[in-house]
Amino acid sequence: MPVNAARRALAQETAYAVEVSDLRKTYRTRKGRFQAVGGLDLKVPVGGVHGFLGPNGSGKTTTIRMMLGLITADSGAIRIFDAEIPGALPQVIGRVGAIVEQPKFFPAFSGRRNLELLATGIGAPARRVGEVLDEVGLTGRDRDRFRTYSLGMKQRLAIAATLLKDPDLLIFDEPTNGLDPAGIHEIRATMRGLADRGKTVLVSSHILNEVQQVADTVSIIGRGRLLAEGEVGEILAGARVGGPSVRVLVADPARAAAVLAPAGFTAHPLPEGRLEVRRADDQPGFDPAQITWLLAQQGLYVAELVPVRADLESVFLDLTAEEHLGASRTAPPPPLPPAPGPARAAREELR
Ligand SMILES: Nc1ncnc2c1ncn2[C@@H]1O[C@H](COP(=O)(O)OP(=O)(O)OP(=O)(O)O)[C@@H](O)[C@H]1O
Repeated sequence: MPVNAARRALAQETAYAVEVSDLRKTYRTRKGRFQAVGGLDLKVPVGGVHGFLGPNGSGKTTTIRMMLGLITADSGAIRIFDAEIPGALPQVIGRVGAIVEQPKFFPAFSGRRNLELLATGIGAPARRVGEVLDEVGLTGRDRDRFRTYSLGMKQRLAIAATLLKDPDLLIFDEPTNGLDPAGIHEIRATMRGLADRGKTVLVSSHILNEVQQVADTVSIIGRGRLLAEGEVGEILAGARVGGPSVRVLVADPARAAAVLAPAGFTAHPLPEGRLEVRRADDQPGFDPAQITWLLAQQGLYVAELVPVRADLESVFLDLTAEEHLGASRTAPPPPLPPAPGPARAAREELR
């Protein structure tokens, strides 16, 4: 069997493109030791888009760097298409394309010219340049200078570069960072297209909107450990729904929680001083007006009250609330309440 056919057959037999178990990494800094990844387990199925979610600093980039052999793990195991990393990385690296940092392109050269140079450098066939430009939807703008591209187009060119060697697994670390909603949409569509053509896309993100709409499966991590994993639908179905709830913003969340408790409400802390408020298990009825009334009676005025839908954002906030609370002690004052409608994408970027 030709090598490529054998590799593809192996991919079909392998249930997971990436398997990580009990992975650990501690950085040594001047201030001491810092555990960035603390016993992480991760399974990325072959085919489809897998969202690798976690707040800033939860260890996503560190994990990806270990997967790519850029840094070494302290302990644990990583397998990519059944090959042990880093030992067997040379056997599979040809099947992996990754964007971990913004690749450098020549600003004065066209997108096509940049890719031609790269293809020559890595020994990819010249015909791949046209194919990958097509795959990321840049045909038509490929002869324009790189510096005239929008950020979304620049990022799509970066994705095109990873596709030159026709990898089976694409690893994108926060690919929509810094992009506007239109750019985010372009990257999302590009990732979906790749998965629909049989690739496995592993995308790290702290932007829920990006992932909920495009991912087939997700892993949610916090402080370098797995908190939840599964199909997006499964995760939502298993969410701690517990009846209707609202997200409330008040100046003193701790006092608000104390005011609401005797009236039969439970208040769960969220980032940036918000509370998720619902009826306690044994209490009937749910009237958000009662919440505003109870709080106002005590001089606590509600700046924001938003009904909570069971979406990935709420699961994520719930699972990672502790980390955000820790972070929020030194964080700047909360931003203005989110605007409705199209601005939703922006507010889903968790700070
Ligand atoms: N080289 C390093 N030396 C010391 N600490 C580091 C190093 N790289 C990362 N860290 C720390 O390890 C933790 C995890 O960082 P990492 O970049 O893996 O997280 P992340 O989930 O990718 O976050 P982000 O979304 O902000 O990139 C952070 O607290 C970070 O400051």
